[in-house]
Amino acid sequence: MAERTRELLWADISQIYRQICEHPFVTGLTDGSLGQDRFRHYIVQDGHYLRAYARALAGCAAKAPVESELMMFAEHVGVAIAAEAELHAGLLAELGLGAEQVAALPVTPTTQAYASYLLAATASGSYAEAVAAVLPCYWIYARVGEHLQRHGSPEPLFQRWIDTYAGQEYQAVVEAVLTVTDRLGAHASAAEWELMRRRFHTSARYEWMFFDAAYRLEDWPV
Ligand SMILES: Cc1ncc(CO)c(N)n1
Repeated sequence: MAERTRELLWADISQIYRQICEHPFVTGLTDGSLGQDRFRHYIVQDGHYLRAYARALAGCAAKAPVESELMMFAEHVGVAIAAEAELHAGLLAELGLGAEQVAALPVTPTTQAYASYLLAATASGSYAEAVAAVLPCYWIYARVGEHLQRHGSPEPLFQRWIDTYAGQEYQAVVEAVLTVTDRLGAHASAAEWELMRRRFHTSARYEWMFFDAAYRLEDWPV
């Protein structure tokens, strides 16, 4: 049963994953057609997102029933804050934005919605629900990273972004979370399993919307 959990969850979002791979933001990373303004929008919003994501992971850590998983999620909080912030600082400097300019750019609607959703799901749900809510962030990026690595990018900045998620280190992090997910799925009641699926599917939708928002240079309409 254990292996089935990840397969069943992925089956629910395989269409969304395909739509992410076909999105002009994502195809633009490898065919070089993605404008720097769109990538800049994405990186700035992702900085905001990652700060909320780290807090959501801290929620998973707090709910973990065993110390190994408490440690794992706590480490990922550090990874999300430190490693990603470093990547972002580097990328943003190259995109011509300083820390102050970045801080002045507000959270846009999709980022706000996705971040709020993750924080609510991880604060109010069970451990299994919380893990299911954060799983698409890990897993979709690992799959998208692998997918894009096969194509490669003519733009060094985009290639650096791809390398982060396609890299062995990130792939191993995702595998560890999938192992936890398989165990949680195998022990979940029918009701909890339905909640896991719903959380997972909703976050996957937000992942597509996040790329789409950057592509549209989304802003508040009023
Ligand atoms: C929106 C989003 N989802 C997932 C990841 C992967 O950590 C990220 N950096 N940003």
